Amino acid sequence: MTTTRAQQNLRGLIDAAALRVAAGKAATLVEALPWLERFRGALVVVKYGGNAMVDDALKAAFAEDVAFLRYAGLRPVVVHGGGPQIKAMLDRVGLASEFKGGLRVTTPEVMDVVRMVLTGQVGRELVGLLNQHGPIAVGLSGEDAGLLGARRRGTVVDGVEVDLGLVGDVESVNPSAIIDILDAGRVPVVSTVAPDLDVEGQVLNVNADTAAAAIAVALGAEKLVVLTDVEGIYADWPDRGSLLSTIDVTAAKSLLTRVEAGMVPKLEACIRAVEGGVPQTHVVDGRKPHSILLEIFTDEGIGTMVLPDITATDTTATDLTAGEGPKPPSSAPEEDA
Ligand SMILES: Nc1ncnc2c1ncn2[C@@H]1O[C@H](COP(=O)(O)OP(=O)(O)O)[C@@H](O)[C@H]1O
Ligand SMILES: CC(=O)N[C@@H](CCC(=O)OP(=O)(O)O)C(=O)O
Repeated sequence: MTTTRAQQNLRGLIDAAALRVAAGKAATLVEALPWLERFRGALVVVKYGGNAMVDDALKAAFAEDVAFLRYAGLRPVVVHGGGPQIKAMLDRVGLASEFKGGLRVTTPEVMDVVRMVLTGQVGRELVGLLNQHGPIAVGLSGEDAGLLGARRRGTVVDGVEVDLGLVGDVESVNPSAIIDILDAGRVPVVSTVAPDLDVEGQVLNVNADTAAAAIAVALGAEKLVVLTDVEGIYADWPDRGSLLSTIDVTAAKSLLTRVEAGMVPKLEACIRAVEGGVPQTHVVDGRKPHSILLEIFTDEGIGTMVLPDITATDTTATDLTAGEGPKPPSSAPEEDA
């Protein structure tokens, strides 16, 4: 069968388009190369939770990202929340969901549900999704091998101290169980229920953002990535033009007084992690598929990066203005030591 000139032209156009697509794919892979070199072997704590966790396609993309990190030679640790899932179960069993100062008021009955949902449902589901990419994930909770120890805390609402029931703050982290799992080449998936250091046999409900920060510090992580349901941290919420690209700890502390409920524990977590020696912390949009890969392996990064304060000798420019920008030099590729 002979081909007409029109058919030949069409064939040529299709071939050229296929070449352009292939070149684009290659460019994406090459762009990742310095970041693969920079983060080879790096321990990265990823906090996954909340509303970024309710969509099945997003959950599958999250699992792909974490598996990618593992197969690319990083050492990812997943710390998960599950606020919406806890609420759904409380509704099913007819218990009320009450929050004060961004934290769940936790009666003994609510604590039973929190423990069951986080370790028995959400953690299991994430482990299952990750294990679709090979036998890589192992779930554990703050109760396992003394991973977490917590003490009860209240909160202050309108200047008044409020009791939250069985809610705790992480006081101690024994990361040996996580390190064992990492050393076996696997991915730990941590549920943030923690034994009460003051009452034997009692467990406490710990906010997953703050637990992730404590774990990142104890592990000496190179990065903490907190996924959420907005693009990042806004200087002037809800003004969409005020998205921060980077912010230092001092500015983050002053912003704490101006952000509202859900963002408070995330900002606090970033501050706690940076002050504890984690060099980079990020709040990124978990509604964007593959946001973790975009943050770690692309030159632009995404979301908001919270960094240590600049010292007199630093050359790092910290952009406290709104808007997307390139990653600062502190996160640029470096030679292996
Ligand atoms: N300054 C701010 N920047 C970004 N988000 C903010 C800010 N202040 C308050 N928020 C709110 O915090 C929410 C994120 O917290 P939350 O809903 O608890 O997250 P998640 O469900 O991901 O754990 C955002 O959806 C937004 O409504
Ligand atoms: C004390 C407290 O509020 N604990 C949280 C723990 C789960 C969590 O932090 O989940 P997200 O990350 O999805 O918000 C809760 O009970 O909802």
